[in-house]
Amino acid sequence: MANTNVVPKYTQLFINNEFVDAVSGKKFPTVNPATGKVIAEIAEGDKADVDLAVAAAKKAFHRNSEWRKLSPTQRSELMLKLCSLMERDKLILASLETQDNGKPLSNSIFAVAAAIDALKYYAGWTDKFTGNTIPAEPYVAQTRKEPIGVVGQIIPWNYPINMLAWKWAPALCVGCTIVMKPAEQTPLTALHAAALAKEAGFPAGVINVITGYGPTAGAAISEHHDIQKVAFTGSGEIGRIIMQAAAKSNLKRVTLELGGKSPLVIFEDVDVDQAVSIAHNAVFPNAGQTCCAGTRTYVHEKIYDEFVKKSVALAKARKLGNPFDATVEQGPQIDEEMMNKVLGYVDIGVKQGANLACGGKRFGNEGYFIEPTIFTEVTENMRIAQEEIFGPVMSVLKFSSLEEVIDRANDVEYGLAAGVLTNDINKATKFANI
Ligand SMILES: NC(=O)C1=CN([C@@H]2O[C@H](COP(=O)(O)OP(=O)(O)OC[C@H]3O[C@@H](n4cnc5c(N)ncnc54)[C@H](OP(=O)(O)O)[C@@H]3O)[C@@H](O)[C@H]2O)C=CC1
Ligand SMILES: CCCCCC/C=C/C(=O)O
Repeated sequence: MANTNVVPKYTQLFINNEFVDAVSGKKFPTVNPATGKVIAEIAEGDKADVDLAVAAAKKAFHRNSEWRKLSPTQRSELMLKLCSLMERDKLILASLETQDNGKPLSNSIFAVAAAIDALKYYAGWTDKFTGNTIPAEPYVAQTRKEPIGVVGQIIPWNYPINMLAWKWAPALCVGCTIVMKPAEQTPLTALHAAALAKEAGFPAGVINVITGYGPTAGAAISEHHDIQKVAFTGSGEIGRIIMQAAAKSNLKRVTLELGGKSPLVIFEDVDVDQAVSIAHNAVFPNAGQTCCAGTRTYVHEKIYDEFVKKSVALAKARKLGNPFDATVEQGPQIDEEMMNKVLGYVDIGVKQGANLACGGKRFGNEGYFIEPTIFTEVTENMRIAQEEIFGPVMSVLKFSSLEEVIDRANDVEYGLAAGVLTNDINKATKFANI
C-alpha cells in the first residue's frame, strides 16, 4: 500500500532537464483538498520562465539535436523506459496524486496504471506513421508526416497524471518537444514524472514543466510565437481565450478538449438495478469532476419511480472521507471555490423548482466534500440541466418516447458524450446515430 505521507521531492520548475526556481522567485501553495492544508510550496512560473522553457524546447527540436537524430525505435525505447520508471514509482505517484487532487488512493493507483498504458500505446506508434503517394500525372506527389515542433500543453486538475500522459505520449511519439503547464491545484505528479523522464534519458529540453497560474504561465504558452501548437483540456471559457491567443500570435494549431453536459438515456426494457449502478457510476466517480460525466439522466416514465428510489438509496450509501482510507469511495472537490460553485448550483436547482431528492450539502467541516446529490423532476429550462456543474450532482429527467428523448437529449450547448441503456439494438443504434 502507498505511503500516505510521501513528501513531494520536486517543487521547482523543470526546464532543460534541471529543477530551477522561478525567475521571479515566487512560489504558491498546493493544498490537500481533503484537509485544506498546504502540502508544499511550488515555484510560480510566468512568462519569463515560459520563455526559457520554450528556448530549451526549441533547441532540443533543432534538426541537429540529439532528440531529432533518434530513430523512431529509439524514441519508443525512451518512452518505454519512462513507463518502467513510472511503474517503479507508481505508489509514490499515486500518493502524490491523492494528496494533491483528493481522489481515493485506489483510483489514483488505477490512474497511474492507465497513464502508463497510454504511454505504452503511443510507444508502439512511433514507427507507424506513413505518408501518401498521390497520382498527379505527369507528376507523382508524396506526403510525409513530420513533428510540428515545440508544443504547449495546458492541463486541468481532474485527472492530472492521465492528462499528462494523454498529452506527452502523442507528442513524444512523433518527435515534438514539450512545454507543459499543469493545473495550479495539482502540480505534484507532473514534476515527479518530469524527474522520471530525465532519469529515463530524454535529452535536455524535450520535456519542460512550468508550474504556475493560467493567466500568466498559461497565457504565455498560448501567446508564444515559438510554440507551434497548443493542446488544452479545461473549460470552454478558457478554451476560447486560448484559441484567440493562438490566432493573435502565430496562428499556432490548437486542440481543445472542453466541458460537457452529457445525457444518459435509460429505456424501460433494462434491468433497473443494473441501470441504477451504471447511472451512478456515470456521475459520481472522481466526485463528479469528469468532462464526459453522464449528468443528465433521462429515465423512461415506466421505470422512473423505481429508478429514483434505488438511485437515492445508492447515493446515500456512498462513503465519503479520507481518500487514503481504502473503504472510501468519494473524496473532496478540488478546492473551496469549486465546492462553493457546486453548492451554488444546488441552490439554483432548488430555486428553479427541481426536487432535491438527496444530498445537496457540504459533508463534514474539514476539506471540500459534497454529499452525493440527486435532483428529480428536472426539466430542460433549468440551469442545472444546461450548465456543467462539475460536482457530484445527478439530474433525473422523465421521458416517454424515443423521438422525444432524442430531441431533448440534444437540446444543450454541449456535445461531448452520450449514453443509452436498452436491450433493443435498433433503439440503441438509432439513438447513437442521431
Ligand atoms: N474538460 C475537462 O476535463 C475539465 C473541465 N473543466 C471545467 O472548467 C470549469 C472551471 O475549472 P478550472 O480549473 O477553472 O478550468 P480552467 O479551464 O480554468 O483551467 C484549465 C487549465 O487552463 C489554465 N488556464 C486558466 N486560464 C488560462 C489562460 N488565460 N490562458 C491559458 N491557460 C489558462 C489553468 O490554469 P490554472 O490552474 O491557474 O487555473 C489550467 O491549467 C470546471 O467547473 C469545469 O466545468 C475543468 C477542468 C477539466
Ligand atoms: C483513469 C482514466 C479516467 C478516464 C476519465 C476520462 C475523463 C476525462 C476528462 O474529464 O477530461
